Amino acid sequence: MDYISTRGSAPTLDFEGVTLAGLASDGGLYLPAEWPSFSREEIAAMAGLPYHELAARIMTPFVGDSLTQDELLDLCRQAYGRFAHDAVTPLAQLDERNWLLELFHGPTLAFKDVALQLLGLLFETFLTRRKSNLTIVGATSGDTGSAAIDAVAGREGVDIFMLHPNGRVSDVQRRQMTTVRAPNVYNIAIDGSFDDAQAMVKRMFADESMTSRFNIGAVNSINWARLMAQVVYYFASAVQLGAPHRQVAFSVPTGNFGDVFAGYVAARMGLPIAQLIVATNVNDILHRALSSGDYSTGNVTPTAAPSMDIQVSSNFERLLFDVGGRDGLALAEQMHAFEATKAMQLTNAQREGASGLFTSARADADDMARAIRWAHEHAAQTIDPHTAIGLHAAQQSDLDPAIPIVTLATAHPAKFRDAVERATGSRPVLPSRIGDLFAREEAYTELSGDYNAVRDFVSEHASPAA
Ligand SMILES: Cc1ncc(COP(=O)(O)O)c(C=O)c1O
Ligand SMILES: N[C@@H](CCOP(=O)(O)O)C(=O)O
Repeated sequence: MDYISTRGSAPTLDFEGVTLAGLASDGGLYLPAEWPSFSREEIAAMAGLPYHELAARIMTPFVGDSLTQDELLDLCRQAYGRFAHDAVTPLAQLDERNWLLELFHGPTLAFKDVALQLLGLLFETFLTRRKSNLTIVGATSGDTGSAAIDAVAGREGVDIFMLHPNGRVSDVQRRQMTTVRAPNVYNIAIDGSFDDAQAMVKRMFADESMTSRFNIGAVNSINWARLMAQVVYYFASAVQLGAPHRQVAFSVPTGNFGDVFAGYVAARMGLPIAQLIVATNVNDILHRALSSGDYSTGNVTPTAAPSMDIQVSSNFERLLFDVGGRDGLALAEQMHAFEATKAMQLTNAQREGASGLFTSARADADDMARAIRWAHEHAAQTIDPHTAIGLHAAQQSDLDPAIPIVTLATAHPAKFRDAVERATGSRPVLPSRIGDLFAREEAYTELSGDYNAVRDFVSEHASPAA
């Protein structure tokens, strides 16, 4: 499988190449040159497969020659062996039409584990093969950071520098990152928002003074391998609910547009998805873009769903590329203008291309609290604030009621205990696999929001390219 950049001028790479490259050298994001697809018969035959076998089957066309079938299956078995539920991503029914897809049974209690447990193993496999090393630079609003650190802590050949916005993640999220003691893990709290952290990461990929000395890599969803692994649970849940003989809709709490883009990929691969509902909090740039074409940023408002306090949504670029006719050079121009002005209007082709599958909704603090209470009182389920935003959007849907709606439950409620307690009166308990999180000592470096400070810190501590 060949991968091309959304901005049209980076070299074409294979799967191993895109996994290690992260961001494309022209500033774009990599995508498969064409979408593989499964027939109805092939999708029907996925029913009942163990998760790791399903994962390997779905990922095979994307991986191409970079891994043998046996290698891929073995990595999937290892990655999903650490989940606390046999089904890995089980479904729970809320009412006649609403379902939750529980994506929080991994080691760090959020959906990020599904992809990052695999990505850690992919890095190790490819770096060993190349006798090379990687300096991972990542940005997190709380969940990617802990999942990525868990996946690479102590691994040979990898250093990880994880930037989080100081004071804007939950206490559980912060501790899951800052209490991991491994010589290759560096936590950095920066003054600013997740968007500021993400911008610094992208800038480092374009900074020759860094790329000439270090092999910079990505664990954020700018890395194609992240999204590829997330496609699997769309198939797993839809097949359980009757696909390919029945259509299914998904409501996806959205920030960086990675998770919902994985749903779009599943649809492109032949999964009968009736609708993808993009659910945002009050940082609603994606809701505005999809409903009116206005993709312009404002200030980031801190909310009780902090992982979605994002305005510049990296993977939206992948959608604009695919639905807008895959014209990389035109998109590069549009994105450069956006980077300069922080505002852009979607083209007619982009709006029309998105409108067939996507719809969107926005939830404010009251909507979110109401959805947490509803799930607690009417379905005996405790859900986290991000999931609640997805559920709120699902409950607003005007789709045919015969079509089931699956809300992606993206985090365990105990990660956001204060918000859940405020809404329900009961405090969720951390699962025992989290261990003595609050007894462990924290360590992190505080830096200003200045790129040069972060660059200097990374170049002082990272291992030179091997
Ligand atoms: C718990 C949780 N829900 C939802 C999201 C949004 O996912 P995405 O960024 O892939 O849109 C995130 C992080 O981004 C998250 O951590
Ligand atoms: N919510 C995320 C933000 C980063 O998103 P990513 O999916 O691109 O890694 C987080 O928790 O860090």
